[in-house]
Amino acid sequence: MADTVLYEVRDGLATITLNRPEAMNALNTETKVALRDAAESAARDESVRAVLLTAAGDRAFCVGQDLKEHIGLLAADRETGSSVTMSTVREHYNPIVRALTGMPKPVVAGVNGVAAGAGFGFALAADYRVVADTASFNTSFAGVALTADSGVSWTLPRVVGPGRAADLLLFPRTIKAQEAYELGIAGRLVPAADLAAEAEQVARALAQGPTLAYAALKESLAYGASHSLDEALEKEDELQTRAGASEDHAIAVRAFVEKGKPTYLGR
Ligand SMILES: CC(C)(COP(=O)(O)OP(=O)(O)OC[C@H]1O[C@@H](n2cnc3c(N)ncnc32)[C@H](O)[C@@H]1OP(=O)(O)O)[C@@H](O)C(=O)NCCC(=O)NCCSC(=O)/C=C1/CC=CC=CO1
Repeated sequence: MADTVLYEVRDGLATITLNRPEAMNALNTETKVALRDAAESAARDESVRAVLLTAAGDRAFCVGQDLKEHIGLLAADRETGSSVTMSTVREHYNPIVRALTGMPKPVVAGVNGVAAGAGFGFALAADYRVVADTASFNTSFAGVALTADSGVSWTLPRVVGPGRAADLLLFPRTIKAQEAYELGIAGRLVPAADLAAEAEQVARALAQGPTLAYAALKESLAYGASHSLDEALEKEDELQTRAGASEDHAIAVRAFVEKGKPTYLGR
């Protein structure tokens, strides 16, 4: 795996670190391929019970597409009549977002700095965001005459509501961490110096939690977002039956009754 993305699995937690701090962790082709591979590995690996997506450096989480690379690819498009924009959405952005949102385990984003464009999209694709108080967010897409990608048309309205999503997309501006917290983008706001430790602590706690229950929660939230109440109730029934049959549920109930602390097995 290229070192523009670091990948480590330890004690059930996969940590994916965007590692181009000198380029604000912008997404050139090498980084997108490595991030896609890392996210898909974490999704496939049954020993992984939670994922932390974060980035190196204190300035940027990820500023989205590397526009300095993109300008050359656009010029080549004009020569060949092809579309790098279409191909990178299909080959990179969509698979990355599908892996993050679809994996049956929680994904935490540790947002250490500015998250813009697809970088904001990846943070929103996580299930929970721990955000440094110095971080910020910018949809950026309309600023470079593009529409939303990396799932932002789906995730952003669900997090902040459709009216605010339209505002942030039509009039891209950099919103600071405190506003992001008030909008519900940041689940937890922490001093910048503590970001790495706090994000890891949150992700590790989830990695030691009832994985099947988390997977069912994730599935039911996604399902409920686009189905009727009646359909959602049917889905809850199916998923609760599955969670109720898990070893972890029995462990949790026993621990409650015995006033102990559950040690979950993730099954
Ligand atoms: C709001 C910003 C993210 C941060 O602002 P600020 O902290 O003031 O930092 P700057 O001084 O603007 O930038 C510092 C240096 O980083 C370079 N840089 C910033 N963003 C990018 C980028 N996306 N690609 C390449 N380089 C970038 C910047 O040029 C500075 O470098 P120098 O020191 O050499 O001058 C602000 O930086 C900003 O608005 N950035 C642009 C964000 C953006 O538009 N991102 C792309 C959105 S589109 C996308 O993500 C997805 C796709 C998908 C498919 C196809 C095609 C495109 O996009």
